[in-house]
Amino acid sequence: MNDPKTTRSQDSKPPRYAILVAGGSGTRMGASQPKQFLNLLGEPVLLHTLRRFSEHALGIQQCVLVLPQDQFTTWHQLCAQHQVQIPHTIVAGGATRWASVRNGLAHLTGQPAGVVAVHDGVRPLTPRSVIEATFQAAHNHGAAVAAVVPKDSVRGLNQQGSYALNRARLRLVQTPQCFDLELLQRAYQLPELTTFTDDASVVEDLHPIYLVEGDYRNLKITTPEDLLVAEAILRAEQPTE
Ligand SMILES: Nc1ccn([C@@H]2O[C@H](COP(=O)(O)OP(=O)(O)OP(=O)(O)O)[C@@H](O)[C@H]2O)c(=O)n1
Ligand SMILES: C[C@](O)(CO)[C@H](O)COP(=O)(O)O
Repeated sequence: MNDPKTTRSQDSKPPRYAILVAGGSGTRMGASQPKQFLNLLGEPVLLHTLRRFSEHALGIQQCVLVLPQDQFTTWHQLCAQHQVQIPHTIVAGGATRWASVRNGLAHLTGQPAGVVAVHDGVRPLTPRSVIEATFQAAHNHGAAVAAVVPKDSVRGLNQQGSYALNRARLRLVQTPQCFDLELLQRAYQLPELTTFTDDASVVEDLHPIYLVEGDYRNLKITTPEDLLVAEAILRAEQPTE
């Protein structure tokens, strides 16, 4: 029989929180404004992302949006222009993604125990099923991240040149990355390391990371061609008349 102390009920849904990090400057995109504000089929990238997380069925109680301090006005203007009614709180980002997540997390201090999703503001196409599955897995296992199997062959680099890696043993990590709130708060009290690339790398010394099936459409807008692909995916999702 399951030990009730270590196995959580699959039925009960704890409070859910989301931190959407959009505090970066988008260097690799090379645009005149940060990529989270670029137009994607008529709306800013970040608004698409916010909409996905505001879907009623997900039941997210509080959504924290992390933005560069000098872009608050831009976001307010975009919200007015697009008549955004979705409740959210804006928090200033930091010099690195880690610092931006930490700032977002500070805003959740004192909230009731629950599960928090950290998601890149520049992943505007995440299917609801992936968000839901990652929240559920974090509820059951404490820490869960979305990931996909690499489609290309992968090689590692060494002093002699390069060598083949077994891609069956590799995963490409996406967001959302969901955690027990108290666990993520504890992890973000530790010092920042240069090896951190995501939240799973911040948490993994404290707790094992459970992998959830991600989605190839869940792309991160990083370089200009990503916008073209995102536009094509969004068009395909729209109902035909
Ligand atoms: N100081 C930072 C850096 C990144 N991010 C966010 O983390 C996500 C993933 O980062 P990335 O794609 O690298 O965004 P940028 O840092 O903006 O891009 P680049 O590395 O090309 O400058 C993005 O939503 C970005 O806005 C953040 O909140 N704060
Ligand atoms: C968090 C992330 O999107 C997972 O794939 C990724 O690590 C962000 O990396 P970046 O260097 O900030 O693009």
